[in-house]
Amino acid sequence: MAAPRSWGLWSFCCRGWSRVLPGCRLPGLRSSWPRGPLGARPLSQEKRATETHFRFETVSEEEKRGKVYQVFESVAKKYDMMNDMMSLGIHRIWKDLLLWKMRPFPGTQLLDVAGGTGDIAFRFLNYVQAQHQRKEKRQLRAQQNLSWEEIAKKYQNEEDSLGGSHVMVCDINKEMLKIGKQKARAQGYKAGLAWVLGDAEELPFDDDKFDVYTIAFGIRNVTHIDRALQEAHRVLKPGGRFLCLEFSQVNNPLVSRLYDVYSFQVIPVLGEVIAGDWKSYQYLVESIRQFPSQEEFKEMIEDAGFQKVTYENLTSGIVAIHSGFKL
Ligand SMILES: COc1cc(O)cc(C/C=C(\C)CC/C=C(\C)CC/C=C(\C)CC/C=C(\C)CC/C=C(\C)CC/C=C(\C)CC/C=C(\C)CC/C=C(\C)CC/C=C(\C)CCC=C(C)C)c1O
Ligand SMILES: C[S@@+](CC[C@H](N)C(=O)[O-])C[C@H]1O[C@@H](n2cnc3c(N)ncnc32)[C@H](O)[C@@H]1O
Repeated sequence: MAAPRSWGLWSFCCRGWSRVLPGCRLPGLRSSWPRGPLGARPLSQEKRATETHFRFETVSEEEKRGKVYQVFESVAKKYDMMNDMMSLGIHRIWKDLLLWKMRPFPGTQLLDVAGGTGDIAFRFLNYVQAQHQRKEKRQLRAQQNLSWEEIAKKYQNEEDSLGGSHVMVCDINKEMLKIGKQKARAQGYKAGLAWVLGDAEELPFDDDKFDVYTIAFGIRNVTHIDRALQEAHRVLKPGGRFLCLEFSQVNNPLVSRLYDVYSFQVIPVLGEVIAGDWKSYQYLVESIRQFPSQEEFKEMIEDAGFQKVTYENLTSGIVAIHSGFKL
C-alpha cells in the first residue's frame, strides 16, 4: 500500500532518526509485570502473594491487574483523541509502519491482541482491501470481455473484497472494545472483523490458528510478558509471524533529554487538562520506563520459541517493532 503523501516527512523523521544517530540508552528496569484483568481465572495462593510493579510502586499481581483495567476503562472514551494530541499524530505513522512491515497477503488471518479501539485492525482491513482491489483491477484488465454486471458483482461482495482475510481483535477491557466497535460501525467496517474479550496470557483460541499475531502498545501492560509470548507462539500457525509495536529505549542523547522532559513534565499534565486523568498518563510514562530494552525484549521473544527475531527502532527508539517467526 502506498504511503499517504502527507505522511512522507513524518515518516522520514520516524524511521530515519534511529539510523542517523548512534545509540545511547535510557536506564531501563526489567520488571515482572502482573497479569491483566479478566477476573474469571482463579489465582493460586502462591500467585496471589506474588509482588510486581504498578507505576513505580510494588503491588500484588492482583492489585496491578485491577489497576491496569481501571486505567483503560478510565481512558477509553478519550483514548484516540489523547493519542493524536500527545503524539501529534505520530502514533498513526508508527501503526502504518507496522502494517507495511507485515505486508499481509490475501487470506491472511490476523490476531490483534490488546487491540483496544481497533487501530491496527482497521489499518489491516484497509491494506488488504486496497491490495485485493489492485489485484482485481489487474485481472479485469486481463479479461476485458467481462460484462458490466460481472464487474459490478465482483465489487459487491464485501467478504470477497478482502480476499478471504480476517482480523480478530482481542482485548481484556470491555470499554476499549466497546469504543472500537462503535468506531467500526461509524466507519463502515463490518466484513472480516471480529471482537473478542480475552487475556493475552490465556488466549481463547486453539493452537496453530493465525498467520500473524500483532500487539501494539499492549504488551507493556500485561502482567507476565513471558506467558503472553508463549501464548502468541501457541496460537500462530507454523510459519506464522509475531509483530510487536511498543515503546522502547531512546538511542539518541538529545532526543532522550527532550523525551524525558516531554514524558514526565508534559504528558501527565496533558492527561489532566484534556482527559481529567493525571494518574493514567503518569502510569503510561512510568510503564514505558519499566519495559525491557530492545535487546532484552528480543531475548524474551526468542525464549518463547520464536526464530529469526529482529527489531527496528522508530523515532530514535521511542518505539520499536519486534518481529519473530514460528518455524
Ligand atoms: C494509559 O495508557 C495509555 C494511554 C494512551 O492514550 C496511549 C497509550 C499507548 C500509546 C500509544 C497508542 C501511542 C500514542 C501516544 C503517545 C505517543 C503518548 C505518549 C507519548 C510519549 C511517551 C512521548 C513521545 C511523544 C512523541 C514522539 C510525540 C512527539 C512529541 C512532540 C513533538 C512534543 C511536542 C510538545 C510540545 C511542543 C510541548 C512543549 C514540550 C516541552 C516543553 C518539553 C520538551 C519536549 C520537546 C521539545 C519535544 C520532545 C519530543 C521528542 C523527544 C520526540 C521527537 C520526535 C519527533 C519530532 C518525530 C497508553 O498506554
Ligand atoms: C495502549 S492500549 C493499545 C490499544 C491498541 N493496540 C492501539 O495500538 O491503540 C493497551 C491495550 O491493552 C489492553 N490490555 C492490557 N492488558 C491486557 C491483557 N492482559 N490482555 C489483553 N489486553 C490487554 C488494554 O485493555 C488496552 O486496550
